[in-house]
This record gives sequence, C-alpha cells and structure tokens, in this order.
Amino acid sequence: MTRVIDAIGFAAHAHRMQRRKDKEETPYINHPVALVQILAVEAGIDDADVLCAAALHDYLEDCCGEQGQLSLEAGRQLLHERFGAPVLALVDAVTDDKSLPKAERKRRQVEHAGHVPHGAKLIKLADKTANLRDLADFPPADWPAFRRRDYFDWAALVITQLRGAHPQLEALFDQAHARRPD
Ligand SMILES: Nc1nc2c(ncn2[C@@H]2O[C@H](COP(=O)(O)OP(=O)(O)O)[C@@H](OP(=O)(O)OP(=O)(O)O)[C@H]2O)c(=O)[nH]1
Repeated sequence: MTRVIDAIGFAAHAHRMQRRKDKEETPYINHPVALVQILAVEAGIDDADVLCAAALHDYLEDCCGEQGQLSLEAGRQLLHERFGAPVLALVDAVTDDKSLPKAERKRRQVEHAGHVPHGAKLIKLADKTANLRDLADFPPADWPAFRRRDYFDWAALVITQLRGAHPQLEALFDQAHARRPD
C-alpha cells in the first residue's frame, strides 16, 4: 500500500501543471487516480505493481521527452529506480510512441492490446473505462458527438483484442460503453 501511495504522489507531482480536456480543465491527476480506483475499489485488484503502474501510466507519455522535461530514457530510469522493473515494464507496455502520427498510434494500440502482459491489459481496461466515463459525463468542449462516438468505437476495438483478461473489468467497460452518444 505504501508503494501505491508513493506512486500516486509521484504522479501528482509530475502531472501538477497538466489539465484534462474537459471544459472545466480539471487536474490531470484525477485520471490516473480514477484508474487506481477502478482497479482496486471496483474490481478488487490488489497487485501493487499493477496499481503503481496504473498511477504512473501516463508519466512517460505526458511528462517526459518534450523540451523542459526529462528525456524518455531518464524517465524510464527514474521509474526503474523508484518503483522497480515490473512497474516499468507495465508502464512501457501502455505507453504510445508519441513520435508516430496519431492514426498510427491508434492503430498500434488495437494491434498490440492482445499481446501485452496481463497487468497491462488490466490497466488498459481501466484506462478506456475512465475515458469513456469522462466522455459521457464531462466531454471536451470542442468534441462534437461524432468525435466522441469515434473514441467509443476505437476504445471498443482495443478492448475486443484483450477480452477474457478480466471479466469484471470488462463488465465495467461495457457499462461505460453503453453510454455511447447517439
Ligand atoms: N475522454 C477524455 N480524454 C482525455 C481528456 N483529457 C485528456 N484526454 C486524453 O486524450 C486522449 C484522447 O484524445 P484523442 O484526440 O483521441 O487523442 P490525442 O490526445 O492523442 O489527440 C486520451 O489519451 P490517449 O493516450 O490518446 O488514448 P488512451 O490510450 O488514453 O485511450 C485521453 O487520455 C478528457 O477530459 N476526457
């Protein structure tokens, strides 16, 4: 439990200047915390490596590799030193290559989802569930219905690749997906 709290604190500091895309620009850290809550509270998962990696899942993607940030390699090294190799492996497995065009990143998520380690599948399930809930309840101001529908459809495609990984999390995803905009 101490490690998970440490990971949440680390992520809170790393994401402290970042905001979500909803119109109130809520703090970004709410999203990693939502993943930990879905996994631990709603799905009863108590694997500390998975919970730590969920808290840290956007660290490399959003807090490293740009000007004024640690390099990707330095960020990976920091995660390794502080949280260990299994946590780094899970974060790596859910990190997109931001140097690729968006369409290619989205395509690769679909292609890779079925082949990542089990813990990474759990994090993906929680990530997509949290994003669909946010899109239904607090959509980005500039996302018309078709863009929200596209995200729902793409998220469903990703999750189709890893079905069977965790039926309880899949049921939570399905409940969130049932709110796809008309
Ligand atoms: N629903 C929602 N998403 C938000 C919000 N703020 C930031 N995001 C992030 O935006 C991405 C979805 O927006 P897109 O337009 O599809 O992708 P983009 O950010 O790469 O352009 C998701 O990350 P991703 O890495 O592209 O996809 P994913 O792997 O996290 O699903 C999601 O985590 C918000 O308020 N609501």
